[in-house]
Formats: sequence, structure tokens, C-alpha cells
Amino acid sequence: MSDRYHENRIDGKAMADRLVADVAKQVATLKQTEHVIPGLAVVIVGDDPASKVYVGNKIKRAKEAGLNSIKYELPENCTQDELEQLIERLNNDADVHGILVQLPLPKPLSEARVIELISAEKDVDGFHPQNVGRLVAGQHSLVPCTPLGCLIMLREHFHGEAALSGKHAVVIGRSNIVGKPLAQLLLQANCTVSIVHSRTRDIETLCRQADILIAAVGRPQLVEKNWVKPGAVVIDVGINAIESDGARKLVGDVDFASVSQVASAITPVPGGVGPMTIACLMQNTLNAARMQIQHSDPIRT
Ligand SMILES: Nc1nc(=O)c2c([nH]1)NC[C@@H]1CN(c3ccc(C(=O)N[C@@H](CCC(=O)O)C(=O)O)cc3)C=[N+]21
Repeated sequence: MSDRYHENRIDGKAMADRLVADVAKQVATLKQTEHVIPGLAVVIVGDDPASKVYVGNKIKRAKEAGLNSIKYELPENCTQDELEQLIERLNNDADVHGILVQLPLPKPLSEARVIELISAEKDVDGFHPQNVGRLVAGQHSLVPCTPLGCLIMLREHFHGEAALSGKHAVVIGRSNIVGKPLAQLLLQANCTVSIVHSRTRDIETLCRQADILIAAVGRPQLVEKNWVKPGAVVIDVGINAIESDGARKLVGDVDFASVSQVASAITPVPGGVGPMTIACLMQNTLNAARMQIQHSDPIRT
């Protein structure tokens, strides 16, 4: 293939390996200086197979980072009360510094109520209204993992956040977990930010103006070559399981084969944003533990 830019893949797996190794070092230091091991509680309700794979990855990475991790599995038919009691128990457990409730929750359960119940300083997903507000106000502490992973990838690619200044970033998708928080982070990095979505008119023309194009809509291979300005950097947040030639495979929101011919850099799926999301969860758990140590220690010299 005559790719104009060859070897233009951003290796999210390798970046995630480095980030987890770095967190492991910092965790080791924290153990020595503060005698604390950061603890992550992962709560999974029901037995959705995809959720189980993700949660398994999180536990495995937590081990590599030297964190204590505990998995809580609740049955599909558990009640809102049972789930809320578990959250309250974890909120009050000094050994637990981070709480993650795997989403989506089974039908009748309220995600909003559960998210608000998690103590804001243990909210390693960054979904609590207090953390959302802090992000928008530029006072953030715990930032949603996927947007943070995207920002770190862009920073590394451009050798520092300063290079993002003035670039036009177009975010496709307006979800609370990716599109909206990522737009905030990019704005703070001095990008000019556009958010486009299902009701946007002439979405293709807008996307073609992007220096940085981020796809986070969950529509397999939506973004094609003619949506992308030659030389643009493309971040693919989508993880879609599709059937191709009778086999199931994972594809992103970007048509990798065609877009990689025009993009100067592009993240693959799998092996792009996904591994960085999990690495950022480890970083957030470490950060949460650090904040809790500071707040629980009135006498410091
Ligand atoms: N409270 C909550 N927080 C989350 O962060 C959260 C969630 N709920 N619910 C589901 C989504 C999805 N998500 C993924 C993270 C990593 C990969 C990942 O590492 N994917 C691998 C492939 C894994 C595979 O082979 O299936 C990759 O892209 O290379 C995928 C998906 C986190 N989520």
C-alpha cells in the first residue's frame, strides 16, 4: 500500500505500559513514605460478558501497578438498596481509595443515584457532579479516564501540551463520559474546540477542518477518509464489536484502513485508547489515595 504516512500508528498499548510502570514506581514510594497501599474497589452488577472482560483487565493492571484491588460482583437482580449499601460501605472503608461501578447498570438500577452516592474523592471515574463541575471550572482533580487517556496520548504525540495551543480539535460525540469532558480538557489545553453530533449539519465539512479529530460516538467505521484533512491527527475512542466474514472483531468509529492513508497519526482499535483508559484508572487511584492521605493527616511537618 502506498501510504503517504507510514508507521503513523499511535501505540496506546506501549504508552499504557509505560504509564502503569510509572504509577507502580510512585505507588512503591508512597508505600515507603506514607505506609499506604492505594486500594481500588471495582463493582460489577450482573454478568454482561464484555463488562467482565473490561473488569478483568482493570484488576490485572491494578496488580501490575502494585495497587490493592477488590472486585465486588452483585447479581443481575440486585436491588438499588443493596447496591447503595455496598457503596456506603466502600465510602467508609479507609483502605479503599477508589471506587468504580462498571457501567451500564442493569435496567431498573439508577446510574445517576449511584454516581452521586460515591464519595467525590473516591470517584476515580470522575463522573460525580462535583468532579464534573470542578473539571469545567478548571479546578479538576479526578478526571474521567478515557478523556484523560486521549489527552495524554496527544501530549506525548506532540511532545508537550504547549503544541496543542491554537489547534482546531473536533470532537465527534457529546456523551458525559467522553465527548463533553474531553472537550473541556482540550479547551484548557488552548485548542479551538468544536463538538459535533448526530444533529450537526454537514458534519463531514466540519470534521475536515480539524487538526485533531476525535471520534467517540459508537458507530462502527463512521469516519471515512474524506472526513479527514490530510495530515490531521485522529484519535479513535470507539470500541465496536462487529461481524465480518462470520467472525466477530473489534473496530473503532474510524475506518482505519482508509483514514490511515491521510492522517499523520492515528490510534488503532484495539491497542489505542482502550489500554490508556485503564492505565489512567490506575493513575487516578494513586491520585485519589494521595489526596485522601493529605486530607486525613492534620499534623504535617
Ligand atoms: N464505570 C465505568 N468506567 C469505565 O471506564 C468503563 C465503564 N464503566 N464501562 C465500560 C467502558 C468501556 N471501557 C473500556 C476500557 C478499556 C478497554 C480496552 O482496553 N480495550 C482493548 C481491547 C479489549 C478487548 O479485546 O475486548 C483495546 O482497545 O485494545 C475497553 C473498554 C471502560 N469503560
